Amino acid sequence: MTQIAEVIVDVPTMQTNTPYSYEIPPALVDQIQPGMRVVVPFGKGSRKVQGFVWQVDATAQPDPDVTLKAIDNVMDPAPIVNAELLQLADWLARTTYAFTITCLQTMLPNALKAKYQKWVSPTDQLPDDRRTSLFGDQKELLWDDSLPAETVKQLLLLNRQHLIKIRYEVSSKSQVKKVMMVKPAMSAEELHVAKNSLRKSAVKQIKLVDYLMTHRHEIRQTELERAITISSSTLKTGEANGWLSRQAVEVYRDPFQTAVVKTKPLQLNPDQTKAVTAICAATNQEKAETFLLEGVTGSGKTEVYLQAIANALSRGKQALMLVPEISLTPQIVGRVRGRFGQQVAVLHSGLSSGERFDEWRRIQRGEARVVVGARSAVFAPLTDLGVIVVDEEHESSYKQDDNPRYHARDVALWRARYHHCPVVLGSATPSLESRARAEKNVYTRLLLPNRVNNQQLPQVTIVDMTEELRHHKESSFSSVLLRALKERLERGEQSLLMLNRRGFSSFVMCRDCGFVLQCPNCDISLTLHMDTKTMKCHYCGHEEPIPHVCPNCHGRHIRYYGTGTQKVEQELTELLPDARVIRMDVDTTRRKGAHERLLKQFGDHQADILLGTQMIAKGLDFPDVTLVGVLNADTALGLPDFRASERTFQLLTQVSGRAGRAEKTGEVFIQTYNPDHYAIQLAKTQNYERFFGREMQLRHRGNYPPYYFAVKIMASDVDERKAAEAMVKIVRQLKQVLSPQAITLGPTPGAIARVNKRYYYQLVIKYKHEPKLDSALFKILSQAQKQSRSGLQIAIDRNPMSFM
Ligand SMILES: Nc1ncnc2c1ncn2[C@@H]1O[C@H](COP(=O)(O)OP(=O)(O)OP(=O)(O)O)[C@@H](O)[C@H]1O
Ligand SMILES: [Zn+2]
Ligand SMILES: [Zn+2]
Repeated sequence: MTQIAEVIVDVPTMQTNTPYSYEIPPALVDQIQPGMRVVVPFGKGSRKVQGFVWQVDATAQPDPDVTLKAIDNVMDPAPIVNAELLQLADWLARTTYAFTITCLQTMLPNALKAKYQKWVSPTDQLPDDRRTSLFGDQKELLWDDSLPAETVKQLLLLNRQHLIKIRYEVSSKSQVKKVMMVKPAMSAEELHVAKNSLRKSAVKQIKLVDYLMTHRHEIRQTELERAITISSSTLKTGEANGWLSRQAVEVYRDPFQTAVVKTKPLQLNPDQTKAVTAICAATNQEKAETFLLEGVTGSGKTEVYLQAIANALSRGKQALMLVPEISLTPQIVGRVRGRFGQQVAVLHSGLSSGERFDEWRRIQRGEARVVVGARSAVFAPLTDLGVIVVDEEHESSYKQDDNPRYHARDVALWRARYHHCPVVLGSATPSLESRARAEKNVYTRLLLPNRVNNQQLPQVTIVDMTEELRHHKESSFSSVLLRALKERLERGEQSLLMLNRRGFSSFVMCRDCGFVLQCPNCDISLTLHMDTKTMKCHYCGHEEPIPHVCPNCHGRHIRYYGTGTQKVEQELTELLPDARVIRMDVDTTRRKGAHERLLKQFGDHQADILLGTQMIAKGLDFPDVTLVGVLNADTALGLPDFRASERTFQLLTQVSGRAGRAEKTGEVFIQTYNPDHYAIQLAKTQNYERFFGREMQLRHRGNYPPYYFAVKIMASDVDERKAAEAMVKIVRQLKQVLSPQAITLGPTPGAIARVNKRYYYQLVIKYKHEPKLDSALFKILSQAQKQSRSGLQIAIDRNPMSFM
């Protein structure tokens, strides 16, 4: 009887997307479990690759005609992917058109990703002079990126002539942080004897023995060295003499830089109580129910999450809370840690790879029972989930825009079904998809219609900037907004100013009349392409020159739209020289911890105005902010995408919600060139339900999601013609399997036609029910794989966030 392991190998191609069988060698029998990483020989020349054990068959009857290769080595003492996550990887691969190996690697912290080293050694046939010139007196040479091109060329040639050998070594980058601990190894009496035998001049050694006689507990080596100013060589002498023992002890890196204030559960208002009760009931009955928690800004959604989590913990279960790009919301993390303390682990991109790895291990070992994190935290290895929260569920950052192109919300729903626990999708402005599902009772809708303590929503004023420009010289600030800012300065209250940078410079607009160039065939605006100096439609391919005169008012103030935060800051210091301004954008927040620092400064009243990009729109809860100004509401509206209005409405509602959250009432000014646009008008009243109704009508008329499903196919190549041809071929192939009800848009050039010297072409298919589509797409992927050597790449995005 032989034991056989099915292994997913780290060779991302369609052909290797199913497990390969390997024999488990006698030494490893009964040791290998699914979810462990192994090193296996693969392909010609049996190079060594890493793989994940998918399944183990302990009583296999192998085919005597087939000789199986054997597993080389095991990389993990225990599985690093549990049974649930193996299943999840399989599901992800099938639904996102990704390789299973890519899905498995996506779930793990970077530190656990495989690293390969290539080692080269001479054969006996290699002439001596070549051996010396290449290898010197070394037996092996590491073949990595640092080798000069000339050497690589030589090595390739020698390899073809079989004059050198190549060995692959698989190693893992995982780095457990260890510190050296020191403790006395002799009794005080023994040390006393030892001291007497030392020479008087051995001052350092005497110091050390004295210390060890009086301090009998374990201490960090570095601390001890500092305390009595001795060096590590003295400690080594001490160890050699048997005075002390040293031991490397594993420690966790601490990703939290700031201390938190402990908080207690708040007394819930009736709406919150209703929501918490419903969620807790689902947790307690182990029911995979999905709740849509629709609550206006400042309605206390976070408190609902916290109490639902507390209930899960009290039942001995665990909780997962997703927040969009966590570095944007240090305040929320602080609130979760304030409630649950040490039990909380945080996973987000702002952590170093070592910190992430440590947080991940704390979760895997069951030491952290609450996980807060951004998108990829949805894969946290929690084993007994009682509730999953997706805060700001409409956020597009939950969708990964690289393989595997998964949506964290979908993964959360999958895991909830696996664990039989509820999911809470929370937002003041739910995605149309989620709200539509609540309409059909697929999700349970929970409402928080009022702000906490019935505080009023802020008063929103729409400022027509075309009107403003007629009376004043060009400025980023309307006179009403400037007046409001001055008032806040006089009263010692704070203001937020948001500059919308989405779609920066990607379209042109007339500064006189607000006209944005539209496609004659589609209900969508044209995109500026600087490489070809033309305006293009991404849906039908229409193209025309960049206008120099406005086609609408014949004015000459056509602009590439967009102003930078830096420029606005400068303007602000000229207009309001006394105002203290904090600027928050990609430039000022690049350094680690900069976000937290700037927000803390603002919270401590070290500034009057916080000026920033979209990153200030979400999650902030500052009681003294009574004014919010949006400098340019239109940039997102100009984008040629079916979600443009939805995004604009969401952003304006979110940012407006930052004003007047405590006792003082808030005021909001939205500057726009499209004052009559429904997304802006409805953001004024913060009427999500009316927006939902209106937008659903438009989506229905245009056959857009959520009425239709969509899939986007992208082809890219350094040769533009090849990318285009591949796309045409794909369209032909798909037309054979698609029903007449499916709608295809394209092929058209990608939104950015050339990225990294590659040309992009794309195709969008809108459909309702196409049973043959999936298998056709997998076939296309697998064909493309065979051509990938030529440079052609195909990517498939199911339910894309945009059609651009
Ligand atoms: N039941 C309550 N009693 C008193 N204060 C509360 C209660 N619930 C929440 N709060 C407070 O009200 C404020 C707003 O709540 P919270 O930030 O949770 O709202 P939110 O709905 O998550 O807001 P947003 O969507 O705007 O980020 C917070 O300062 C919170 O501490
Ligand atoms: Zn068009
Ligand atoms: Zn005009």
